[in-house]
Amino acid sequence: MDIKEHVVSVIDPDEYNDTQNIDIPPMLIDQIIGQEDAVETIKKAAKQRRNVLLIGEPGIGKSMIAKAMAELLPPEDLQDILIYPNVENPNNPLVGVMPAGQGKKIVQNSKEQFKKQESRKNTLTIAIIALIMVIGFITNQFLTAIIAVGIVFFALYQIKPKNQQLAPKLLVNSENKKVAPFIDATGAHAGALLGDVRHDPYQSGGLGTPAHERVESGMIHRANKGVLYIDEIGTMDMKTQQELLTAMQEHKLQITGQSDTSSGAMVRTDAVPCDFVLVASGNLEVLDGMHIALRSRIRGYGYEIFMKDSMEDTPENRKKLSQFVAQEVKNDGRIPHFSKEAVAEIIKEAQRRAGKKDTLTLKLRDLGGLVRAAGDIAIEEGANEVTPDHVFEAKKQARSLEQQIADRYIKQRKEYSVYSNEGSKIGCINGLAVIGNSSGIVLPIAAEAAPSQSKEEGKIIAAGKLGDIAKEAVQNVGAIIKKSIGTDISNYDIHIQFVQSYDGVEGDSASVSMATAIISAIEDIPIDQTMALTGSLSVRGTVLPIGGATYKIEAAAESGIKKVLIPASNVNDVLIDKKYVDQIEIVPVHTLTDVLEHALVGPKKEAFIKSLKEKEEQRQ
Ligand SMILES: Nc1ncnc2c1ncn2[C@@H]1O[C@H](COP(=O)(O)OP(=O)(O)OP(=O)(O)O)[C@@H](O)[C@H]1O
Repeated sequence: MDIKEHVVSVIDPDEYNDTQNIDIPPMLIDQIIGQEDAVETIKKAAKQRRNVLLIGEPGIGKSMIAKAMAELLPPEDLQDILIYPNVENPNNPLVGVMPAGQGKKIVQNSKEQFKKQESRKNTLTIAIIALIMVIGFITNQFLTAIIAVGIVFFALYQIKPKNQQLAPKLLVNSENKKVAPFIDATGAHAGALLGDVRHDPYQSGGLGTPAHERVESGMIHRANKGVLYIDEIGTMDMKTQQELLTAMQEHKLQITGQSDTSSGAMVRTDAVPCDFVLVASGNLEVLDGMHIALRSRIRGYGYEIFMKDSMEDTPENRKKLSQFVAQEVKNDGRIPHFSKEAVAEIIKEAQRRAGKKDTLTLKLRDLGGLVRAAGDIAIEEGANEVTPDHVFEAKKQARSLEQQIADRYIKQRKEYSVYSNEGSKIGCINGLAVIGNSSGIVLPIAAEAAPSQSKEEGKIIAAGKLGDIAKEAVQNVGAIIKKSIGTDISNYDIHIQFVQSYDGVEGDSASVSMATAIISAIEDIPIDQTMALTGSLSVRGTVLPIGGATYKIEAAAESGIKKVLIPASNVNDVLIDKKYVDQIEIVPVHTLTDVLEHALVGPKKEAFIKSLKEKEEQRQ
């Protein structure tokens, strides 16, 4: 197998169309890429009006699925909701529900009716005033007449505004809505979610706003007959979750003022309909903060869906990704279309970002970011089509925070020569690590072995910021060294350091590097510094796969390293940028012996490896 060919993705652009010629399905549900199981469940849930809990990584289409579900709900069920004044108990406004479109008419009619009453009253007022004036004129009692007119005018004026405000308030207007509502209530506080009654500073003397006019609908009411979407539901306070649960169970909830100190708290309406389907979402941790009964309600009367973050790399799925590019171009509306070659580049990037062999990433919001960045560069250049060069440039310019940190880190380390990429050194090795999800760094490891000071047993002293897993790896390495080279490291005090480590080093992907550094220190055999390596070590000395192989290799190449050792089982996961292919040699390794054979140099090496192999054979 020629590894050079293998580690670069080749995708034939002729299998794709430019985005101008890719059809985009009209329904949102058909625009969701790669989440077939979730889509099937959502269709079922929409038909039966079931609640749904979507769990998965950010940016894989959770809110998109919720929106798509709203499109599947029947819009003919939509209702208008009116709030009426309650003459007998003004603090308990009444509720009216009617088919969509009728609410507005009712409000208009009653306003007109009140207007007519008012104009009748005005005519009556003028007639009474005229009559009083005439009587005053006839009886020569002008002053009394003027006073009488004043009293009558004031009395009638007092009644007038009240009449006008007795018209019902249109709380939820569904007129002309073609799709069921989708309400995103992520991060909403109690008032916005459950409805509120405004405070009224003028509560007496007929100057105040009537209670029913001050009632404000909540998102749960506006989501009536549609979808209420809440991301990170676990961050919502328990009391609000409890109320939400009540609303879900009853399909209606009274509206009251949410602030205890406001006059709105005195008002409580009759129950207002809120027959919504709840789509809650988040990552797995969100379950910790979720009200137990709310979760149980969803489980009992709905579906829980664990969404995928990658899909199989098949021709069909690649086609779907090309459709995704077309969708993003259309949704953005400001960037030009992608050529088929540029579409192929985006698919390659989806392979790289998946980090596993034969898979494509489904973290499509981030991938959409690359589409937009490439589009913006094309616009800047005045190009009327996005080409692969724009995509390459976008990858360089639109780098994530972690990538920018890694870039700076690599630069600084080069400047200060924290690691070396030439010659050989005893006990020093270039390990590799990832920061964030998609950035590699060279992680120099140094080991020093000195005869044990204590009589009973030597110690492994780990300096630098070693994470728990890495510490455990250091312990395991001792067992392997004893077995493979026969040296009992308990005769030594071994100091090991992750030189200027960026942050806590987690994961045991440095255990092969640590073992090599320690062996080099004990045996006094130098390590090739033009080489870097990554891999996790089993207790039997086998090199096990690690994550982020692609990014680690690229970081090594960026750092001027010439050769990189990776676990053989990771070979298919590697998809490096073409520019690195001739810069670095990639060597797959199976065992610690393989590693040592490549890593160690100098006159003592031959004899050491020979004895290692002999020991291995004896064991078999
Ligand atoms: N499976 C998908 N199919 C098509 N487009 C997708 C998909 N996943 C994400 N996208 C694109 O990414 C955008 C953001 O996705 P969305 O907001 O639905 O993610 P999310 O999972 O809800 O993320 P978060 O949990 O951070 O809110 C979508 O508007 C869409 O353009």
